[in-house]
Amino acid sequence: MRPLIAGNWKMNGRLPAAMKEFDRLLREAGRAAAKAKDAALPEILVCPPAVLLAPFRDAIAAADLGGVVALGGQDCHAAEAGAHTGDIAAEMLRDAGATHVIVGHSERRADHGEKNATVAAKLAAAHRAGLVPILCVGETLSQRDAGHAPTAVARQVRAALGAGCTAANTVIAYEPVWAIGTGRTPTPEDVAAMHLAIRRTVEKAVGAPRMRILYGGSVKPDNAATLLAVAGVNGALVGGASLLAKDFWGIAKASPKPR
Ligand SMILES: O=C[C@H](O)COP(=O)(O)O
Repeated sequence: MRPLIAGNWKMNGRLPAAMKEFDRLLREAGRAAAKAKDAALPEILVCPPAVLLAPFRDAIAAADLGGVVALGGQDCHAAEAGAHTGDIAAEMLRDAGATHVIVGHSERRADHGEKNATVAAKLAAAHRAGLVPILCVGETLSQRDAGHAPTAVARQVRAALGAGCTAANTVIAYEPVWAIGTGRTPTPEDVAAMHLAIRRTVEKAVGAPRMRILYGGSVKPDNAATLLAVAGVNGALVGGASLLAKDFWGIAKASPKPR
């Protein structure tokens, strides 16, 4: 399976600096693609703030990279249109060049009170629009300390996945909340155990044991090789380190060859 290395820029990136950094990433990707066969590279996805999707799409087209770098949204509304001030429909993300969208990120759950039912509706909206949702799940520190991490995460997975979710149209990102932006990461053994628990839950829920499961939370160039080599880890969802092309590409280069 080809690893997926996804960058979540969160609320970062102002013009023109964002354009410059994205162009740097395209140059790195272009150089690598020229050397390697496509299948030897990980899939690269950048999820910038929604207002940057269209300019980034145009930059990709101008670079003529043939799909080496794809774009995703960071969130979508469950409805296709309507009176939802400030929200963005999955279809609009698609119009702007996205192929993926993150749903259920812990920052959305915490800052916007998103519950599992809302996340499930957003995931379904992504499919309706033809986007691949990246469903984020992860336990809090108190859940981990209480030994409830696997059950907490399994509940989030079960609540969001539904009929029609397949390994081809859905991705999961396991992001322990306490590891996001903190510089702390779980041990490789803990990551392997959580990914296995998630995979079993996915298999029971929708019968898709080969669904990609990414790891997210303080992934950096210097720990990427270790985290990405863990059994059951099919890529990474990267926050802070995705903002600099040099670091993000360093992570992409650390991903194991497709197996
Ligand atoms: O979506 C990305 C995650 O929240 C990870 O963020 P981080 O790499 O800054 O810890």
